[in-house]
Amino acid sequence: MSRPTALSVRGVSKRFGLNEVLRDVDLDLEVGEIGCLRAMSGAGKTTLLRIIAGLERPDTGTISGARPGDTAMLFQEDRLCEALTAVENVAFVHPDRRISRSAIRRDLAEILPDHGLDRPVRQLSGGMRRRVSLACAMHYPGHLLLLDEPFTGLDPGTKEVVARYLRERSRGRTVLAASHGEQDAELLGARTLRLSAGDGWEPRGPEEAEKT
Ligand SMILES: Nc1ncnc2c1ncn2[C@@H]1O[C@H](COP(=O)(O)OP(=O)(O)OP(=O)(O)O)[C@@H](O)[C@H]1O
Repeated sequence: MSRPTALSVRGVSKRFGLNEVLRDVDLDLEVGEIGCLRAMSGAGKTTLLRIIAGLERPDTGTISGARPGDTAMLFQEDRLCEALTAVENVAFVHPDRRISRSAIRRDLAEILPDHGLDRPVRQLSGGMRRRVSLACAMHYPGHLLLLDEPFTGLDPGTKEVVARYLRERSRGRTVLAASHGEQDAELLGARTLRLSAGDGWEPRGPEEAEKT
């Protein structure tokens, strides 16, 4: 028996001036499912995520299942408090104000080296900052997680570690991730959702995505 639908996108279109970015996009994710949006650069992945998050208005179409206050988002650019450490950044967004710093350290230590935990994040490398941003998104409350390019700046080995962290931390939540990488859907255990020009998003299995 299939699980209930968590997110439903129907007939979403969006243009910026003459640039038609999304045309009649349909997409469904079940509760607890991970979907991976695959498309060329500029095809509208970020625009679609922003529309789902309520940050951009579609020209046509409807979204159900993305409620304000119940949706966490990893933005394409890192949005961190630069003077705070990695641990402090996560504590800042964590819903449990009493969470101990040591609990956050243990969590972050799964994806960051020790020397990255207690320095202001402005001193960290791009890939380390990305991991801090991802941890913040994973700890932000919300049944729906929207992740725009979660693996930016990560080497293949680190990507695997981060994908495992992401799968474990998102358990039970519904995730929609936009990604460029060939293997990313597989790493995430995700269903591939692929844009074919003009037709909207087509759900496809990971094995089909391999061939593209
Ligand atoms: N606010 C905006 N005003 C005008 N054009 C925009 C705006 N936001 C996005 N676009 C255009 O919409 C198109 C899709 O952009 P979008 O960032 O959604 O693509 P993407 O698939 O996420 O790309 P990438 O993989 O490179 O991040 C691009 O041509 C972009 O220039």
